Amino acid sequence: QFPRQCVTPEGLESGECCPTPTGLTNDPCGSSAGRGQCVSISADTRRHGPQYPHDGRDDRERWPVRFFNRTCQCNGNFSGFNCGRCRHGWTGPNCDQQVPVVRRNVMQLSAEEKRAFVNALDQAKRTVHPDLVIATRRYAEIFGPDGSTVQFENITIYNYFVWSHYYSVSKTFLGTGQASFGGVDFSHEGPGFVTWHRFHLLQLESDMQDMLQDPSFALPYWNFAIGGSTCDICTDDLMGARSTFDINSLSSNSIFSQWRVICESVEDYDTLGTICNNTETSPIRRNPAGNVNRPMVQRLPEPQDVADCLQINTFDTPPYYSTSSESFRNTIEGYSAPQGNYDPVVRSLHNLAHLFLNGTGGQTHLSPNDPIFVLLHTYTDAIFDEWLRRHSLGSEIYPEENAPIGHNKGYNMVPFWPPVTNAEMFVTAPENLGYSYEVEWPGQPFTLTEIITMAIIGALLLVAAIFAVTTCAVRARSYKMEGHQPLLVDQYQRYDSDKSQSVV
Ligand SMILES: O=C(O)c1cc2cc(O)c(O)cc2[nH]1
Ligand SMILES: [Cu+2]
Repeated sequence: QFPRQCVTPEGLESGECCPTPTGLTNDPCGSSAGRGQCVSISADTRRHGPQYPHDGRDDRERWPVRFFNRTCQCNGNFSGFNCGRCRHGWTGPNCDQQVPVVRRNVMQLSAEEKRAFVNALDQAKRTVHPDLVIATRRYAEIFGPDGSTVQFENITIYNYFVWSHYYSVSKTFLGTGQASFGGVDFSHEGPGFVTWHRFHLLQLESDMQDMLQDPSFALPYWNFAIGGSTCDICTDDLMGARSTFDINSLSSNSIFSQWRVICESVEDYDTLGTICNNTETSPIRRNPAGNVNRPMVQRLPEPQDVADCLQINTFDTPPYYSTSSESFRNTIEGYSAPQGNYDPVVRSLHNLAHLFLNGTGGQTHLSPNDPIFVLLHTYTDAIFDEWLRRHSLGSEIYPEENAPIGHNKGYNMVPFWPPVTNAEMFVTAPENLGYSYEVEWPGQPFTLTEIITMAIIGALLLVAAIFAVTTCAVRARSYKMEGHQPLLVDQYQRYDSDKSQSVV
């Protein structure tokens, strides 16, 4: 959530987080080098929806100004908390060289690419985040019992990905002895669902690019809309097969059977007013299609569900919530039927894929602990990007107010740093965000390559047919001109003579 350099008692008291890029001295945001400047943060002041009635009680309100009110704003292709890195899709000392970041179908990676991806995730699970640290207490207790030991700690790159999701969905603490308030969610059940998860993935991808020193590293995706009850990516070369000893566990041949989850003690956090930290506890649990009490979630979404949701014309509809009808966002999120009509018992698309996993990946406070989360969400993001592309709409259609708290267009998404609004992620990825998807969409029966191949073969067959017809015509004409008997008569004569021979 915040850069290590900023979370000193003095830093927090000043409200300013404008560090100097490495290699420069005393140059906040690298401003003398033209990289960026320290500016004040504007937080969304528009009304939010009625779901959250506790204004003033939660550190995530008007994010991130409870903690900091000044940040770096970077110029051109410079980016990052100190303007010391390049925007996604750019590299070089001046960030002026473009690099392709292409997210591909994980099932279509080569054996070597699969191994590299799995190993990269495992490295991210073990590598401490180079820049960011997490708060382990609410702001009221952030300076510690003695008033000068700030309550932040290191976290690994992958665990930060898990923690940021947990922090965005956690309940509002209202005081010891009081029940925490669960009617908030800064990343689900609202228009921000697609923009929040888009930035969440972008941050993991950037962090992994830096870790691997490979600016073209791209997260793959899982096409979960394949119907049936088989998890095709649950194999030991990808996300881990099922254990032969325990239906809820991963095979010991998978590296992911060694992973331990964070943020499991959610009841403790909610009753004590504490926050999840980097402490790892139990293994990942997963039992695809195994929820016998809920037959609805024993099957994956169908390809047609994706085709249907892409046809919905409206991005989101009042009340911009999990009850919205005819809303593309509520449909891809999975609270509506794939055709857009709201039905409280339905779980479709993204939600259905989560619930199908039946374990760690199906509980919002824990779900990113299962690495399938990454692949499930890249596909969800690909559908969002395809929707934006097909409907050619800009961020003017994103609701500016009355969305649930955290989901208005100008709200800085919780708990990201540097601040980034929902609007900034509501743009087509290839043109604006430095990455793209390679996907074949259902309902589009042939790919461009297939269409071209078929056209070439068709043209060749036509040429061959014309050639054959002309040759025959020319031959027939030359036979006639040379005074031969017609061929048909010849054949009959031969037939008659054969018959007479066989009879004899
Ligand atoms: O019950 C649901 O629809 C449901 C569960 C779940 C878990 C998760 O991590 C999500 O991101 C969404 C979600 N929806
Ligand atoms: Cu999800």
